[in-house]
Amino acid sequence: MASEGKLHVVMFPWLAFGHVIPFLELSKFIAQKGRRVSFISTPRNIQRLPKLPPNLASLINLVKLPLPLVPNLPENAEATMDVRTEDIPYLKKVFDGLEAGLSQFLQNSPADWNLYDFAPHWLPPIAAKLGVSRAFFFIINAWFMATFGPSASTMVDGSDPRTLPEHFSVPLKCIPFTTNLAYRPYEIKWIRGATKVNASGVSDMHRLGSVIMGSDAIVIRDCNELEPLWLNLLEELHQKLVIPAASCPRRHWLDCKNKGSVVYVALGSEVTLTQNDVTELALGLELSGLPFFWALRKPPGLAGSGSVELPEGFLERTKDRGFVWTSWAPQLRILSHGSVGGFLTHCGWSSTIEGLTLGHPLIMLPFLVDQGLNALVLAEKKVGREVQRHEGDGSFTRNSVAEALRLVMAFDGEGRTCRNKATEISKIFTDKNRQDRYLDQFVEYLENHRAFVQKT
Ligand SMILES: C[C@@H]1O[C@H](OP(=O)(O)OP(=O)(O)OC[C@H]2O[C@@H](n3ccc(=O)[nH]c3=O)[C@H](O)[C@@H]2O)[C@H](O)[C@H](O)[C@H]1O
Repeated sequence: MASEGKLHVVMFPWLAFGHVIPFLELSKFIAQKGRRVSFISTPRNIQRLPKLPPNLASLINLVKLPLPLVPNLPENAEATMDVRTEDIPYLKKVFDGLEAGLSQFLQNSPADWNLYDFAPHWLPPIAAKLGVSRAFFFIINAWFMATFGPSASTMVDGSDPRTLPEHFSVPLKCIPFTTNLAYRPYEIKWIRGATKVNASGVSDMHRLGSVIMGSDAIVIRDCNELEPLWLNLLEELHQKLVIPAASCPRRHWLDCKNKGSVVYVALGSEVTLTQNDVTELALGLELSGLPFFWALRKPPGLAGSGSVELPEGFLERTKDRGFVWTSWAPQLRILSHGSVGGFLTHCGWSSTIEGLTLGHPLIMLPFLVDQGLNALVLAEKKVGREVQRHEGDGSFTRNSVAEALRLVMAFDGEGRTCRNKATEISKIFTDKNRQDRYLDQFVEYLENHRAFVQKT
């Protein structure tokens, strides 16, 4: 039911920090515009959020919703920062246990809008029944969302005509413009997993289709200046308004390094590296001869999973030029540091936006879901180079890592090109007037829709 007074928006991200942070950034913008926000996540996630600016704290209500306790999911593994990739489907099942708590909150706290992520397929009808307007906030980009299928209804009922792996290695038939954007053979498992019913009892495709169908609008971290065709395509595919809201993020060991000389290495909050991945990436960094700051997140995993180890003697041999950080890293502060001159990234969309916002050329090493497509699009834009992988099994070597690093971090040749292109694209994300215009239009839409709903 609509709130009295200031517009009230309830924000409900999926548990991964790659999702939590964009929702928080958007929440801060909404609050900066004088509207009220209730930001809902688990106690551990709320506890880990960056401190809110004092002037916004009174407008953003941080709501802790405990996950139901389950036998083999330790209490501290509330967010996907602490669990292994293979446990995430199980975590989604646990996440669904939040339905009652969220429903209760919405009943007790009249809201005008509920913005949610791909996971809560059960939420749209609950919010609709309470007269709350709904928007699906897709924290990635339009080209990836278009991959999921020709329409939300085919995602929900599983009637997507693409049943074979090879169907995903060619562009979707419903794309009306020329593109070669598709999955490479070794990447197909990343998206096909989304089409299958998993431990949570539903497929990610079903979740995504349900939240799209149940929404009044789609909000997306993309903009017309980056890729106009895909944004327009989404509106046609899903017959919904698509509102751009990139919500770009408004800084030690690094101080003693030369300007632009350090490569920051970080692979987001969901990638779980194998021992071979860690070995080849470490020896590639060593072989490159470059200074590096490596945010190597080592999740404890569930039920005593094996942990990965750095190569023998690696830390000793690289101690003068490399730093390995093994807990949650202040990524934005590191990327903002003057000594950082490049970003080896998994192409997670939040990291990508952060790296490009700061004009960093990218060394790209995708692992999951949309990240391979993001690497293809970004390589085409010449903002970086992808680490070469074996076409068959997708494996990479220390030599391919070192080669990509040297080329992109070079101050001339390809490195200069990438840096210049990254600087160009940073202007899209740092153009405050342009991005605020999108966000103002977004908030205006929320208001106008409320007025419309109240009149009908
Ligand atoms: C389904 C997948 O979710 C992924 O989330 P993930 O967390 O891996 O990556 P990011 O989107 O970069 O998000 C990671 C976010 O966490 C922050 N961070 C991360 C590590 C750290 O040590 N410190 C930090 O501050 C970082 O700054 C960024 O904002 C991606 O969306 C991907 O597009 C999608 O395929």
